[in-house]
Amino acid sequence: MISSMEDLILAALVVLFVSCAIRYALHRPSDCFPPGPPRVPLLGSYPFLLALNYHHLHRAAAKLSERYGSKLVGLHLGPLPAIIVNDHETVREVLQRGEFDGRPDLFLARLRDEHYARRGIFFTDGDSWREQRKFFLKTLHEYGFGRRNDAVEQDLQAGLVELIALLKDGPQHEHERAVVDEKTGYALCPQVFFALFSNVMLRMLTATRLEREDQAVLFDVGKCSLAFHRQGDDYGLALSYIPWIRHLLPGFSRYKVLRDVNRKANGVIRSLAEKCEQTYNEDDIRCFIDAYIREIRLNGNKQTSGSDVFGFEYDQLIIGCADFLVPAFSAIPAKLGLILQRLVAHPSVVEKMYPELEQHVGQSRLPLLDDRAQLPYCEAVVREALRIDTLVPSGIPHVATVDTQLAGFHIPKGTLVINGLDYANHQEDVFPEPHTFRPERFLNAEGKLSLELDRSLPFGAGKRVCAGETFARNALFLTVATLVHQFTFTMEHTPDPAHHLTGVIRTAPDFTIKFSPR
Ligand code: HEM
Repeated sequence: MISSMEDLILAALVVLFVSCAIRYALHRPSDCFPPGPPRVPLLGSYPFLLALNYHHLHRAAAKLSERYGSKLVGLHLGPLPAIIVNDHETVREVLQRGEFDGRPDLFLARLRDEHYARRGIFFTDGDSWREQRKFFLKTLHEYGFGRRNDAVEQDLQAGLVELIALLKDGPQHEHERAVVDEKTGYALCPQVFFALFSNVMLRMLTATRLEREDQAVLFDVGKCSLAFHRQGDDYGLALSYIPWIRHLLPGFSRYKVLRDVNRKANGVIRSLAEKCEQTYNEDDIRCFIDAYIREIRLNGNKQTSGSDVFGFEYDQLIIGCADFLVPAFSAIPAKLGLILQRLVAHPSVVEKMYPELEQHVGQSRLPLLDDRAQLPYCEAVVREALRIDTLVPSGIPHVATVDTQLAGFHIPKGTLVINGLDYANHQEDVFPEPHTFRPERFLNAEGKLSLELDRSLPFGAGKRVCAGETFARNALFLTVATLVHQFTFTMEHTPDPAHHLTGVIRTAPDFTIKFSPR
């Protein structure tokens, strides 16, 4: 009798446990939440994404869209509700609507800061984000960032002249020997471009440009920056959602390497800021950092409202500068690597670019940004490369700041919103034959570049659009045009986009390429 009672209680407990587990797994954050996979404790739906495509979570998300027959997939990343938007029009809508301008509080972002605080622009929101973004962009603009500016263009040109000399005449310094093989002339990509764009950014931030012999530090920080970009994943790693995993598994969770590379890069930025401070003169504001120091001295005690309350202060300056230096160190070089691989795989494209350059630029000088209007095919090549190998496949996560509706679904406040930029840039009804590299798709019947035809979203859009879009587009155009004007390219193996790596950004695995002078 007793034993059958015990069996009954046990059976009831098992039923209760199983029904709780099922309810937990199938929980939806709202009555009308987009369909998607179940969740498990702690990790949310991460294991299902990893099982579908361990290395490329945006491709796993595309499979989920197919499986659930829905352009919006609803799931959990760790404990947080999230939606992934896999539709061009809806991504555009999200990017334009202010209620999706929030950023989630990710540990991946916090570990960039010495005190694990949310600082800078990339990963903050609310008043602090608005205030810092406005100050950075307005002030950097005065030093030539984000617009046509002779000094910035001359810096870029000077860097390109140095790069051409390095590739034609060979390395002269130890740090150059690490990226260009003296005997074979093969260059390591994307590392060979580490100094090119960061040096331009450095002048705007610190009023200093480093000469070739002093550029070792740029190659060192470039390595850290690339490691940060490669170590993440589309959605910020499980480490972002269950940060305590770092205490159990510091290596596997990637905490250690991410913390180390950020500390190293921030240390260099801090020493640059200290140098500016030592020679600071309020009657001679030489650069962005001087202007920020002035702001700290004038308004440093005013704090912004929000969860992390800082206003203008030194640590904010460091992370803010990192927000602009890290992409210059490694996002543009990584993109350049992807473009060069496309050019090697499509020699017929280079055969069309060169005559255009020969006709409009000639042999006596290098291409300039002023030539851009006369070089529509070259411009279309860069645009098509930005579309086809979308650098940030899932954008940077947004967050809904209020309860709202999207595409007929109810999205509760606090839901992460992941924009499937790679998905949108390969949507067949917007870009026919989306996986074919075809720059002509952006040219009209007269062979002119048509911006209306370019509906791609490599930089996002709206209020959170990439703060470096104009700088990156100018830098990529000038560099690609100059390299095609000066060199032909060969690689030992035909590059294959299937080998790309997905981290915070897409990169090609390190590769070597030979630049042969024309
Ligand atoms: C080919 C190069 C680049 C691409 C494709 C790219 C793409 C992106 C994307 C997709 C975002 C997220 C937009 C969103 O949240 O919806 C972003 C944000 C951002 N980018 Fe870029 N980026 C590039 C280069 C740069 C450069 C060179 C800089 C600075 C020098 C830069 C600075 C930023 C900043 C500060 C943000 C955060 C904006 C905010 O949250 O308000 N990016 N970028």
